Amino acid sequence: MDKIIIRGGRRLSGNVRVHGAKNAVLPIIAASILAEDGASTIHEVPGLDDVYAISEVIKALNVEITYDDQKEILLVNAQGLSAVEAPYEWVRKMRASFLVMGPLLARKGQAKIPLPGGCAIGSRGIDQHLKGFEAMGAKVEIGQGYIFASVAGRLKGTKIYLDLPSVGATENIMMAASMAEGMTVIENAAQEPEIVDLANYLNAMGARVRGAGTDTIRIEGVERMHGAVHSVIPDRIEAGTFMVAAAITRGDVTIENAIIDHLKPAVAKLREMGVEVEEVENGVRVCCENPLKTIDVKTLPHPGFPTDMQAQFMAMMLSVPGTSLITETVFENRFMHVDEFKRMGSVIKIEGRTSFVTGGTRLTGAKVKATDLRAGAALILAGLICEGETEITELHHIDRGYVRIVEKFKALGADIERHNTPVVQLVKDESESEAVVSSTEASLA
Ligand SMILES: CC(=O)N[C@H]1[C@@H](OP(=O)(O)OP(=O)(O)OC[C@H]2O[C@@H](n3ccc(=O)[nH]c3=O)[C@H](O)[C@@H]2O)O[C@H](CO)[C@@H](O)[C@@H]1O
Ligand SMILES: C=C(OP(=O)(O)O)C(=O)O
Repeated sequence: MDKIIIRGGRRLSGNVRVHGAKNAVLPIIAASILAEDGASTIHEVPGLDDVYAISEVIKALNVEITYDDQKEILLVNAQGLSAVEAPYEWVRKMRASFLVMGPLLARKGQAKIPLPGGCAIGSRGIDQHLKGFEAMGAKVEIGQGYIFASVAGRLKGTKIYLDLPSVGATENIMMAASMAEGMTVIENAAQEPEIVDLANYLNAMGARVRGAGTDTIRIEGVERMHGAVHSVIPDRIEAGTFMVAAAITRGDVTIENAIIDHLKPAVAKLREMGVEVEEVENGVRVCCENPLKTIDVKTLPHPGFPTDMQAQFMAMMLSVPGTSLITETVFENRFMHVDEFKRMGSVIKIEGRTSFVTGGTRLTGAKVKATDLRAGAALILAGLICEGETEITELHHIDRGYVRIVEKFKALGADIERHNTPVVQLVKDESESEAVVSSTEASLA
């Protein structure tokens, strides 16, 4: 079993550089299949498990894709796009694979995608995506675990009001509309920086998208799109995670490549606690020397406080004496880290969608598991201030969204290491009994 071991008590200092954003690169890779002419060159592509997963989905559509993990450059040539079915084994691993539906419908007039289903943090509906495609003239059928969408001729531009500003629905509809006939207007659109990054990429590919970053996006459809060169924006959630790491250890860390404008809600809340945050030439510096104050946080769609920073801020609250509150409004089940924090001795009470976090209590290292991606990051943060040793398992969640996280924390002075166990291989002998071939444990970091 892979695990991260942390011995708490070190103050972090130094510089760390954040990678390209997971939530920007996934729709950008999906959008690449819109290009009938030329190839795309995408820079600042993080070597994440999610990037590998969506690349496998694209490959199954007969798109050429190559990744240079040293240079972090991805080349996508979608001229040969021929298949329209996304493979179950990859969509099952990563919900964002559903983002190929919009581009497939626009370019091939049909798409067959396994239902992405719910996941640990909530039910995660796709009704707004489907509502958008139907409004544009697509016929959508659901059966045998698949969604099949098709349109005779081109999709038609129209006005679509989203019931909620869904990030994925805004992206999927934007991509579909880029090659639809006429003008599409998305109202109550999501406004996240990743939406703006996708719009910039689509425009570089020949699309005409205006208004991304506001709640109304206008897309005038074009007949053909081509490959483009693009650099993915820095990951604001990874940046926010390291900002909390600096604050929770009362350290002094410069997060290079972070864009402070993308981090406004997290910066505001850290400052409200008494943490010093300043914009520096190449990023953001966070230092913390004074006693901190409790805060209340409510997650909301951008520009509100991001749900993807909620667990990390709960870890932060554990370090501040008094009671802080977190209300989670975006996902209905995103407090699974609370039970893990409790193993460390924390005092947290959940009432409906609100957690009451009593900070300043003694925290001790424990065996805990990452229940989702950001919960995993939050456990590392809490481990940094626990007495003794914390052991975190279920690391596949963390690997979806953080590149070399252990090495980055180590470089800042954390006492942290990762132990990887080679996959235990089960083979069947002639009598059909299963035998364990390998289970040796190796230490990597
Ligand atoms: C790959 C990616 O970019 N993931 C991010 C994206 O996820 P994702 O795009 O899945 O998030 P959405 O904004 O779509 O979902 C937000 C809420 O809306 C609901 N909903 C959404 C669509 C729909 O058709 N119907 C519906 O009811 C969801 O169940 C959820 O409760 O935005 C989330 C909210 O900031 C982030 O936590 C994720 O990290
Ligand atoms: C919830 C997240 O991602 P995804 O939508 O890919 O599950 C996340 O990045 O925290």
